Amino acid sequence: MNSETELAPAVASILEAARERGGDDGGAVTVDARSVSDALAQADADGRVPVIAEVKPTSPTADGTREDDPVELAESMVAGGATAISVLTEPSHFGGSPAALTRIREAVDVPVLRKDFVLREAQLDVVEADLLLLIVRFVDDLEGLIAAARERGFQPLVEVHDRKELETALEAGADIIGVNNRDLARLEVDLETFESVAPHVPDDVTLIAESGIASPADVRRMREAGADALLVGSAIMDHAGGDSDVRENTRRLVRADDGTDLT
Ligand SMILES: O=C(O)c1ccccc1NCC(=O)[C@H](O)[C@H](O)COP(=O)(O)O
Repeated sequence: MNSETELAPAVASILEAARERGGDDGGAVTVDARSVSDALAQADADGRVPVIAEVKPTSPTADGTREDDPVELAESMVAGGATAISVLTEPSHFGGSPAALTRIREAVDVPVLRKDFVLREAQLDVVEADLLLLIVRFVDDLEGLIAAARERGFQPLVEVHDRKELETALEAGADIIGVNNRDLARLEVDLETFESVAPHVPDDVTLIAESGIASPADVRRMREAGADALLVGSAIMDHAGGDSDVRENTRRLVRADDGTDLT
């Protein structure tokens, strides 16, 4: 663990739960991954903003819980133009599950990201996914975990929050990097986080803006700052909206490059 100082209580609780969760004793998984770079190129060719839409039943900052079938949510997101799907598999704070990810991956043909708090190698073997999140702040041996993930076929998405963590990610060999606009100390989101880190990311790295992207104007702002793709959960799930239309919520962001602010 790089730092346990200044963590929001909810994040400390997430970490404690992650430490207690085991891996899978069925041996290492092998993934025949769907290429994220191919999916991004296809979105560009189609004129879609590359949105990674997140199936996120709830979260410590959500205004409620969505009980919808995760497969139906994911299919609606793809119908709305999502380039990839992110699935929270963390059970106790986000209402996710590895089983939901497996069902989603069988149902859609876009790359699927496993969004969880993976701390050690055995936890890689819980479920097959195309992309796998590793959070710099929470991982001790980042280089080792990136290598272990790649050996299994995963494309590791390495999450950073500032320039120091970016350096750590680059030194460890990350080639897909997410800059999280959510501060894990206060759980506040600030899009300036991405804007301050993005100029220091080499051009050959796939760069993803994560969290707090709520409107077409936010999408354009992150794209102008250099985002190759955007990871969006809350604005698409619209937890407070109950049965809000995730297809339309996705489409609104996917079309955001045309300058029409539909909010
Ligand atoms: O979303 C939370 O409340 C949260 C709280 C504590 C740690 C992590 C959290 N979120 C994880 C994520 O990275 C987001 O789900 C993802 O980036 C999408 O963010 P958003 O579009 O703001 O829902």
